[in-house]
Amino acid sequence: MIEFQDVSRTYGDKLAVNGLSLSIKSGELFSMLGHNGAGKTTSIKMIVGLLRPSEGTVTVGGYDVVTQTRDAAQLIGYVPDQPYLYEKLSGREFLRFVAEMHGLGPDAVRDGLDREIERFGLAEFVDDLTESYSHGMKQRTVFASALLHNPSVLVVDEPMVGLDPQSIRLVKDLFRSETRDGLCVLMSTHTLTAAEEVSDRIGVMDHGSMIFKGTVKELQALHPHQDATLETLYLKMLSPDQDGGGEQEPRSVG
Ligand SMILES: Nc1ncnc2c1ncn2[C@@H]1O[C@H](COP(=O)(O)OP(=O)(O)OP(=O)(O)O)[C@@H](O)[C@H]1O
Repeated sequence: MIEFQDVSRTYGDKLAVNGLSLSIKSGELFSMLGHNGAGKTTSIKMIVGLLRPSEGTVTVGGYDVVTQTRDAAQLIGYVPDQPYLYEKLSGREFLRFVAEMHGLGPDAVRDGLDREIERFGLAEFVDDLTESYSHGMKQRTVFASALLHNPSVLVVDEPMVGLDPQSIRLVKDLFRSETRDGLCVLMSTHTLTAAEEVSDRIGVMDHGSMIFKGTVKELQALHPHQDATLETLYLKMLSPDQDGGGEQEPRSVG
């Protein structure tokens, strides 16, 4: 459903994403990992049409996100890392606005709002102005807005930040149930335990390049201690001297 074909993106002289090729299928959850500045958000913004690739193409459901933007956008739900809400609207007004922007008719708007308010437990505060929301309340409202139009693809930048444990569980359960029903999910995250728990595959970005893509098991198989956690393997791959071992580890597959 999501396809990067040899995609690069520069900011001036800075190469932020370097020759990324990646294909994520329907029903698959792919987690993009990497240190600060590795190129994750830049990659995500190219899927949702906020940035254009400098080279290569990105398609969603077969639609080129640059030349067939509207068709691609109809398939995508996007949760950015900084949840943005219109402060002088209530959560309900914001959700209705987003649903109408997607072209949903009155019945679909009502059904979508009811479904997502219930799913994300928004009822208690959805009629308050969003300026009064905590970060987690904003994040849950933005999640709800991203799913109103039943997207085929969900793109999520740092989904777990600022959420309480109950909301983290909710998001993980949502990922599991919706991917079972065919949703394609790409998330960027620093929460390695959650990534290990829910991902079908992971990709590790380093200075704009994807230096590993595959399953956690495939990553473990590259390592002498095959029961190592994703966190241990990740730190060894990106900071090999951090644990004092200094041994050379395999750095890439796929
Ligand atoms: N608007 C911009 N102008 C110039 N350089 C940028 C811009 N946005 C990002 N960069 C640079 O591009 C590189 C990749 O940044 P990006 O935001 O994609 O990283 P990231 O992996 O999402 O990082 P983080 O984990 O901190 O969110 C970094 O070197 C960053 O400084």
